[in-house]
Amino acid sequence: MASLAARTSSKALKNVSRTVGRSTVSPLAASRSYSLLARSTVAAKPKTTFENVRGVKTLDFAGSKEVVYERADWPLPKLHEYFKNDTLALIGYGSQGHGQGLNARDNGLNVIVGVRKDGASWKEALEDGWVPGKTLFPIEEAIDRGTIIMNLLSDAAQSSTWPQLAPLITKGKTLYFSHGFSVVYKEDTHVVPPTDVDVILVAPKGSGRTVRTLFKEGRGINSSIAVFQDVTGKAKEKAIALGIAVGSGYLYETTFEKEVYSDLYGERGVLMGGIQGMFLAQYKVLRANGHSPSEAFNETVEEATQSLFPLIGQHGMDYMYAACSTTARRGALDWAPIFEAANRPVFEKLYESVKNGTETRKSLEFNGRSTYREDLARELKEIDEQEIWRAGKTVRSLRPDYKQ
Ligand SMILES: NC(=O)C1=CN([C@@H]2O[C@H](COP(=O)(O)OP(=O)(O)OC[C@H]3O[C@@H](n4cnc5c(N)ncnc54)[C@H](OP(=O)(O)O)[C@@H]3O)[C@@H](O)[C@H]2O)C=CC1
Ligand SMILES: CC(=O)[C@](C)(O)C(=O)O
Ligand SMILES: [Mg+2]
Ligand SMILES: [Mg+2]
Repeated sequence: MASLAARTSSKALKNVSRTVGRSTVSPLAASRSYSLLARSTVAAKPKTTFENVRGVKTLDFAGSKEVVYERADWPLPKLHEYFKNDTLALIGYGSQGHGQGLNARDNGLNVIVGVRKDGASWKEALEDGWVPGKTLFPIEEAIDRGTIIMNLLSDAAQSSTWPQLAPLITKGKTLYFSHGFSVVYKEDTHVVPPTDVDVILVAPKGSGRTVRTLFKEGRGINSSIAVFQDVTGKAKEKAIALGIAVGSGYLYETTFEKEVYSDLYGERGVLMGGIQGMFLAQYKVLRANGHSPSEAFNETVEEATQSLFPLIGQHGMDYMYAACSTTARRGALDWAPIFEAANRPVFEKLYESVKNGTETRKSLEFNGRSTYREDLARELKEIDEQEIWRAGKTVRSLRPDYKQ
């Protein structure tokens, strides 16, 4: 942001102060609009403007107005006051339990962890400084002690443990999820929350590992929030406060259904399944045409992750294009619609498979097996052993800053 700001023309600066001056926005939001507007003079982007609607921040996302909530709205003293009578009971200590739990603990909230005694998660929780009998308990005891029950078991375990856990979620407690999965696909999961508790969702849009690392860097992952059931009239406010408490950057509103549809779709698509398929297809064609593994890997993965994709993340797709040669730009402009057309039917099929519950049932069946950890590990090992990723290890080891 600083370097962009430094490049800002005085015309852009005038625009910024005018736009920001129209509404009261946090310094963080202001600096964000500042960088966007700075760019707009270069790329003729639509302006991002901020408005306050009854104290709520509404932003223009490419022509659609959406309400957002930011960390700046919840300074730590306000968060402490809000949760002064609460115990956040994190049930499950996988990737999200780790990230959300440690962030909420660092934010000074009263957090306890509940996991199976002496399982893999129990050991991880011990390593992260949770203390048996004080902040680390078997699942049932943690639910008993908690006021906000954060169900971060695996989606399959949320379903299989529900008959035992449901009676413990008594009136006055709040039930929290990080996925719409269990509640939305209730025909398959059989998770039907008691009718006398608030049921809310905070879904970080990224790995629990980065929920933690971004927070430690003073940054934050974006999360969605939703309310499934509001018995106190405070459910939404609680979801917002919890979203900030677990380390989010900004929060956007969704529903349980929209969250789970988009999440299952995204991870099977571009975020994970799609990118592995695309990388592999490109790599294999290069290899079939006599290119070395080093060349095929560099031209497919290394250049993407180390050079071009971070530019998309920092400043958008047009910026990445503009940072490449005119030769590359011409060809990429021509081929993008061809890839879009080829991929669109696959994405349509994927969305349908998510919506009709096929993906959910597969996941429940597979991850509900007692051997789920070994079974997944075996398939991940098959990926690790693909030539592309073996070549990648050597390429990474040659980075000047490589550390083992
Ligand atoms: N991973 C991520 O980054 C994201 C996850 N989410 C959502 O957050 C929730 C948690 O996901 P994630 O953190 O990945 O966790 P995992 O899916 O990796 O689940 C791990 C936890 O589930 C426990 N568990 C598994 N089976 C059982 C069982 N039969 N009985 C009791 N405990 C069991 C494990 O305990 P043990 O070690 O004892 O087996 C462990 O604590 C899910 O709803 C997920 O969809 C949302 C956004 C991103
Ligand atoms: C990290 C995340 O948001 C995912 C990919 O949806 C998940 O781990 O379920
Ligand atoms: Mg996700
Ligand atoms: Mg997911």
